[in-house]
Amino acid sequence: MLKGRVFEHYNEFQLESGQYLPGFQLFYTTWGTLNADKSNVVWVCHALTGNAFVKDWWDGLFGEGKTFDPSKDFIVCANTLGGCYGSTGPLSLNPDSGKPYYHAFPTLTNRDVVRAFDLLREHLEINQFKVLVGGSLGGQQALEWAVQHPGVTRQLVLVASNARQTPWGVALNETQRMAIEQDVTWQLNTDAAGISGMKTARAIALLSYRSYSAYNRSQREKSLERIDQFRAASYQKHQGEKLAQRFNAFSYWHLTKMMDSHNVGRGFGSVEAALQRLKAETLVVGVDSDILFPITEQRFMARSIPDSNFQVIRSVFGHDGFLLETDQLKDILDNFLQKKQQRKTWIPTVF
Ligand SMILES: CC(=O)SCCNC(=O)CCNC(=O)[C@H](O)C(C)(C)COP(=O)(O)OP(=O)(O)OC[C@H]1O[C@@H](n2cnc3c(N)ncnc32)[C@H](O)[C@@H]1OP(=O)(O)O
Ligand SMILES: N[C@@H](CCO)C(=O)O
Repeated sequence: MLKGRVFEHYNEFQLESGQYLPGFQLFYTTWGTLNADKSNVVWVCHALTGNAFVKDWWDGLFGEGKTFDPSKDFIVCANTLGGCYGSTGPLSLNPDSGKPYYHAFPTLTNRDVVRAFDLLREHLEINQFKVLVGGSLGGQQALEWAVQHPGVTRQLVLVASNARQTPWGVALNETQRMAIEQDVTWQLNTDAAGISGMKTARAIALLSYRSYSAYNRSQREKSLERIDQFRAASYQKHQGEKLAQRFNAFSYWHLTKMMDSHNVGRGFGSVEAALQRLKAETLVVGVDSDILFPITEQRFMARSIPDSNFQVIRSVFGHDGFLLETDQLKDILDNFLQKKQQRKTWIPTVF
């Protein structure tokens, strides 16, 4: 049975930025039963707007008879710090002031988040995961965790992710935050501050999550006569509205900042040196049409990680292919986890 729980950390939690959280909570789910020698743990890190309910967004991979099977595996997923699905985030009460943090929420990095996750791991008395898996921001966190604690997992799966945020990624995120800043409500201390700006931010982000071909496929006009009210326009608006129903601009702001500061090489002299620390057998997966995290990024990781394997999902969906192409991803994962595939399968880059 899937269970949701809250882990409370009552002590001051120092952050890379020099700021601190007076304490924090992590909302997490467990699914399945931890076996006697605790060797069946699958820990999942979610993407930017994801949550701890893996079946909400990776249904094709999790469940009875699927790649990660709760009848055999003990599946754990925690909502990221800074998020808005039960873990401490900008709308949480600041114990120092008794009010929500809002604009006073501190800057978080992926390194801070995985330190928090690691405290939860210790609390659960788990020494080592069978598999640590994450996509996009979740892949960044999984990688950061494995760099900081090379023994934390036996196998590591990084999907549509990277080792260091690129200038392109920062520029896309900054443009989205500019949209939030343009919202006149953004400076308010209310839950809904900046929400119109966040709708625009999501619409901008969608352009980097999908592709020219994906829009052609799903939003092409059927009428030759139309001169306004285009399908692609209402799609952009719908996507913004949809996110506004389930997210807030403060978390969006902080999680995009977290992504921007991602750099596993910090403190190790180089990104390559950090990746060389990895001990886990690693699978790196990219999506061939991803313009946000192009497959050159995953190829670089696979080349630098000692025991690594590289596979590509063929898709028109772009970055979001990692969530939408679960049949392909399932095959890739099953082959890797069952050790059937050839080692080091290099696909020539098209970028
Ligand atoms: C409570 C929760 O929802 S938790 C979900 C947690 N979320 C995550 O983990 C984030 C990861 N998930 C995602 O990013 C997304 O859900 C994805 C990528 C998996 C799928 O994206 P979707 O937006 O569902 O797919 P798609 O791009 O096909 O869009 C379909 C939606 O657009 C609507 N749509 C399509 N074309 C148009 C159009 N021309 N005009 C208006 N709306 C349109 C569809 O009606 C549908 O709306 P609905 O989702 O409200 O039913
Ligand atoms: N669709 C993903 C994009 C970021 O990977 C999300 O909303 O989290």
